[in-house]
Amino acid sequence: MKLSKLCAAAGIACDADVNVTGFAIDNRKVAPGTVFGAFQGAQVNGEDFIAAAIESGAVAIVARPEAVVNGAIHIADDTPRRAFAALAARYFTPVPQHIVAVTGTNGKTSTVEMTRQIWRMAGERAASIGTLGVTTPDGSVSTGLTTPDIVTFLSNLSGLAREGVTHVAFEASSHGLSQFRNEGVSVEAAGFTNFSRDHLDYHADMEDYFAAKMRLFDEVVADDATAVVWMGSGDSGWNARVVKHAGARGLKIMTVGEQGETIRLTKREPTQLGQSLSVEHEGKSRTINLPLIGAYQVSNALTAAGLALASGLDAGLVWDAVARLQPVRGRLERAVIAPSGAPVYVDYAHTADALEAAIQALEPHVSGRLITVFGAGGDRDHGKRAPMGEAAAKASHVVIVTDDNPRGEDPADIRRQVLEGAPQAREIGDRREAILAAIAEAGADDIVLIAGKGHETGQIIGSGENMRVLPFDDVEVARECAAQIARGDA
Ligand SMILES: CC(=O)N[C@H]1[C@@H](OP(=O)(O)OP(=O)(O)OC[C@H]2O[C@@H](n3ccc(=O)[nH]c3=O)[C@H](O)[C@@H]2O)O[C@H](CO)[C@@H](O)[C@@H]1O[C@H](C)C(=O)N[C@@H](C)C(=O)N[C@H](CCC(=O)O)C(=O)O
Ligand SMILES: Nc1ncnc2c1ncn2[C@@H]1O[C@H](COP(=O)(O)OP(=O)(O)OP(=O)(O)O)[C@@H](O)[C@H]1O
Ligand SMILES: N[C@H](CCC[C@H](N)C(=O)O)C(=O)O
Ligand SMILES: [Mg+2]
Repeated sequence: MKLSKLCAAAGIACDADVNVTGFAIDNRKVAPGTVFGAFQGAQVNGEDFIAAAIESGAVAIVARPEAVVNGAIHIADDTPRRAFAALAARYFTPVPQHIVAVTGTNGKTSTVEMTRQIWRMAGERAASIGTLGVTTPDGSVSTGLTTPDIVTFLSNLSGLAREGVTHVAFEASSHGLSQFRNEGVSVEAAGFTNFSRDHLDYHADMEDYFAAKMRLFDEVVADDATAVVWMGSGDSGWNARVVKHAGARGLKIMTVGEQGETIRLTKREPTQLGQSLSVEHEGKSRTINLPLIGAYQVSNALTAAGLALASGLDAGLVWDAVARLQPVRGRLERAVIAPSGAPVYVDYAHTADALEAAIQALEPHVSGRLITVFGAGGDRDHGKRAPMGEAAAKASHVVIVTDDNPRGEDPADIRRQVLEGAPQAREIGDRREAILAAIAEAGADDIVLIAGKGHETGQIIGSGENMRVLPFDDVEVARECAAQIARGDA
């Protein structure tokens, strides 16, 4: 494809013309005919690899005006990530007709996965892109990140369209939004789940973190898109601010929740298998039996319903599908029943807010004690560690602080910071031993919650060249520990 055509379509000036065979943001992936995006990153400056990219055959370089480019076309832009995305989006076409996005601190993966399930049950060929990878009607492939890089994202979308996928829901992380990793496609609806502390290692403060998320509504979605905003009973003012952003952009607004105007949740009662919901939508009142436990899963399921409705799906099909939603991997997943009879749940809670939500979900089902095992990730926001300890200690009877992906940090340091918020907690660094101790201790009326890793299948130790990923799956380990206790081997 001709560069001049891509530039014209993207409204970008190019002063020469060549044939383009692909796009790359890593010089090691450049082949002859590639357009290379040279960006300043958190670790290194991509501009340092421009010469190497040209050596490998790059025909054009998208970079800041001050970058040095000799031997290829310099497409100069003050925000090169944005310009690169605009060009690449013209190359990777066509993409699926219906694309929706979800942002928020917690609940993105659950919501995109539930949106995918609703579309699928309504007979559409649907996929999701996020922390669980790319999930299609035929299976799932990991991308390693919640929001893949722009080239992977766009090429995945066009690949999905080639496979006949018409509906895609993707997770827009704040890192992804601030690095322009999801741009250039027409997003017809965007969901917002909630907002609380996370990632303050990357964002300067909560306002900066929120501003990154607001790019989704301010810039990324289509002009006639719908904003689907969760409005719960106890929400902080952030969700109302999202409605303001959407209003200022002139988007259609769909509010969902106890305080929602479009989809109003009027009752939620736990049942044996899940929860019975009373929901008002378009003047009709419906009772829906959601086969999942926990208030947080209701928020995500109803936000997903809103996104499916915004994509044009018939309301009857949407509500029927909500009543058939399947659990999302690693989100309040019941891993095993301990020999004592205590159920053991695995959940991906890795913020204070999420721990609170996961514990609240289990509370109505505990007649004895709630035993919580968790840790905090290394080389990530330090300031969330003590609040996570506090959240766990506040509502659990027994807390065991353990390791969760220490990465480049000393795991004992991380545990110490978590323990500042939970001084009464027990400390067992080895995650398997911690899980074994929790399950061994649980009596028939107790529940064990293993939080932080959810669907993850490895423990990340070390960083840079010393990084290793040791196989570790909370669900599997919980089952093995239960078996070990049953054998009398613990
Ligand atoms: C902090 C962060 O977001 N980093 C991501 C980001 O890196 P960066 O743009 O800062 O890149 P960099 O490593 O400094 O390099 C700068 C540029 O030079 C290029 N380069 C680099 C080396 C080289 O030899 N040649 C070369 O061309 C790089 O491709 C890059 O374009 O872009 C890279 C390419 O896409 C990602 O691999 C990298 O993810 C790192 C590994 C990471 O751990 N990211 C996490 C924190 C993350 O993104 N998480 C979010 C949120 C999770 C959630 O809450 O759900 C996610 O969306 O997954
Ligand atoms: N709507 C919600 N409100 C509060 N907590 C939630 C909500 N949804 C999920 N959680 C908590 O957050 C955890 C992670 O959920 P999920 O994976 O859906 O979020 P995410 O936003 O994709 O996370 P990440 O930022 O890691 O990609 C869950 O296991 C649960 O503990
Ligand atoms: N067990 C994980 C959860 C990480 C969630 C991820 N989305 C992030 O914060 O980047 C950790 O802290 O390592
Ligand atoms: Mg996620």
